[in-house]
Amino acid sequence: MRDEDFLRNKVPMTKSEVRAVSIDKLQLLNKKTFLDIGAGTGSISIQAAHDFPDLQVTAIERNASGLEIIKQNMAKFCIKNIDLIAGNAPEAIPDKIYDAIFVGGSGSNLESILRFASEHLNSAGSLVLNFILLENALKAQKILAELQFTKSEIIEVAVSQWHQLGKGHYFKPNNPTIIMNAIKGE
Ligand SMILES: C[S@@+](CC[C@H](N)C(=O)[O-])C[C@H]1O[C@@H](n2cnc3c(N)ncnc32)[C@H](O)[C@@H]1O
Repeated sequence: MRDEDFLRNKVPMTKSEVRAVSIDKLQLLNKKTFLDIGAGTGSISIQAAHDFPDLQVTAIERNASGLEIIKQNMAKFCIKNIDLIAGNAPEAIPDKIYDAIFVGGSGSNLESILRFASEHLNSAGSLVLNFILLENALKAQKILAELQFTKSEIIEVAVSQWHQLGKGHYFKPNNPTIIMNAIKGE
């Protein structure tokens, strides 16, 4: 799905290249349930729901303008398999087991969200997180080790866009994104 097709209205959005890698690491094939925490514009939820039509997606967002944009994007892309929850994570997240969990935003609740994920992720499920700040990634890595996530992979995705400058061209860099991927078990 193309970034320019999503309505945004200044709500922060996960860009297509980061979305592609994050969704790949969620390993959604044959999964039944997926939770997207801090859904923003809904781009991760909508792409996952679109690419895996049998997947039931739960998207949670606390920001009113984000919620409005997610509703508009769901209507624009004719997406029906998303339950949109308005509220603060983790308190407002429906209490059930999820096959995959994505954390795109956590505010000051990173630790409680990771504890929720640890208790509500299927034992064979994938947890994927995006960070801009190194400090938040380091904090998450420490908490995930305490919560007995046995394997975690951390990568940085740095994408640069082709831009014209005068008569020439250059690659204008986007902010790099840290993608963390953690599982329990083997
Ligand atoms: C970087 S944006 C996520 C972008 C999103 N993945 C997308 O593709 O549009 C982070 C979002 O997390 C939301 N957020 C942060 N902490 C939250 C929390 N504790 N509960 C619910 N939403 C939260 C913010 O309001 C913001 O919209």
